[in-house]
Amino acid sequence: MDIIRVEGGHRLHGSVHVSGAKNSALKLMAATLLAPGKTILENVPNISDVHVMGKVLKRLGATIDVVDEHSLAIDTTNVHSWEAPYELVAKMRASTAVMGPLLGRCGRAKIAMPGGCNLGARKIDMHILGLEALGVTFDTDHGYIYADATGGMRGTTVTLEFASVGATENLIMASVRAKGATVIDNAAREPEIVDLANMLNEMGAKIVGAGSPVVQIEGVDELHPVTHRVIGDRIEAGTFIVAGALQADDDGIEVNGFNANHLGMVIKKFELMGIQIDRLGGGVRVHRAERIKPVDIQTLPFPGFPTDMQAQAMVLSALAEGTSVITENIFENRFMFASELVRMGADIRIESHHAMIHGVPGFSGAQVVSPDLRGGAALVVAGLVADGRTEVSAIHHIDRGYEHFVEKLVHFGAHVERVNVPDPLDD
Ligand SMILES: CC(=O)N[C@H]1[C@@H](OP(=O)(O)OP(=O)(O)OC[C@H]2O[C@@H](n3ccc(=O)[nH]c3=O)[C@H](O)[C@@H]2O)O[C@H](CO)[C@@H](O)[C@@H]1O
Ligand SMILES: C=C(OP(=O)(O)O)C(=O)O
Repeated sequence: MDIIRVEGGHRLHGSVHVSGAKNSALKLMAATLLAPGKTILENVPNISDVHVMGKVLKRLGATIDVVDEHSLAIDTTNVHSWEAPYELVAKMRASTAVMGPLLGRCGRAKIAMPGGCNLGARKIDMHILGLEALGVTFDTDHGYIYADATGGMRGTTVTLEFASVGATENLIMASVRAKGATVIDNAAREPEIVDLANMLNEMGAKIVGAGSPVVQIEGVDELHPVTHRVIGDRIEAGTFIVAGALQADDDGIEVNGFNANHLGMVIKKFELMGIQIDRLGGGVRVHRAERIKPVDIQTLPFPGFPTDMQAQAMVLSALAEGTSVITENIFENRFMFASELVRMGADIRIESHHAMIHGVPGFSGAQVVSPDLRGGAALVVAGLVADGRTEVSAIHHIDRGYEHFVEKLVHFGAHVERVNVPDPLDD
């Protein structure tokens, strides 16, 4: 099995360019189904989730040519299936993003029910309620959801109970092909939703208000393929910012290739913790000259503090001079990483969806298990500043969302390697 081995204590310097955003690229790939023909996506991250979405599209009849490491030519001319099978949905929940586009393109979708995951139950009831309001009928059988829009979709007002990213995206992608006007009220406002709406508008859709709580969509008869560049990954950037805050040398490190406005609340909270973050065109410079200050953080939909940065922020706060409180409001099960950080010497008490973090002077390297994508990356980052060696296993989680993570850290001067070791459970 592969693990990531980190020798802590080496200062970081230099700069790194983040990849395209996972959470944007996956939805843009799904959206190509709406525009028969060849869409070129640029700045696509080379990560395992993108490979899974590629497999989903191929099952549906698309062909994908890898133009270069970060550009895909996706030809959806011959889409002949509307089924996202269990083995792919089980690998990656974001496969459910093909539901809206399939309804728009084929009038039908058969999607394996995603089930729970390490972060919690992760229901899709809001996707279904919203699509039902557009006229889609649903049936479930043998673990599959059957969605039928062959009678046509009609625009209407959908009020989401919670600003769900996935529900907003599926509703936008279905309603671009509905008859008349759809209004999504209490829509999610994440930058990745704006990227999706921008590409759909380039394809000929009529969407206004993406990035605000009210998105209005006027249905159109057809969409055409385009060339589109995926936005930079704000969460990958945030992860490197934490690495810099912990271990950059006196000159600091630069993190480029993303829009710092997409990390507004993260930058604000980190500045309150005593981290110096200077905005540059297309990135930031990070360094720290004082001991980390404690902070209160609660995760919220954008523009609030992203849940996808919660674990990384906990690493910082675990070394603060005082007690921090982090409240997780988005996923019920996203503190699993904390018990691994405790194995490295952190002092964390979890009470329901609150974490009380009493700062300690340092971490000690340990063998830890990556519980999920961001938790795994955060453990590697903690290892950078730990005393001695940290070994992080179950790194397939990290591979889902970080391209060349080890190489980028090595480029910063970190002593990190990916090594293949025998599985201790094998004889
Ligand atoms: C691939 C992708 O883009 N993933 C992101 C997306 O996930 P995702 O789109 O799954 O996140 P949502 O915003 O939909 O989910 C937020 C919360 O709402 C709940 N919920 C959601 C839909 C629904 O129909 N019913 C329901 O109860 C979920 O269980 C969760 O507790 O947004 C999350 C919140 O910013 C990020 O952490 C994920 O990285
Ligand atoms: C939770 C995440 O992704 P997903 O929704 O794909 O599980 C994430 O990117 O941190």
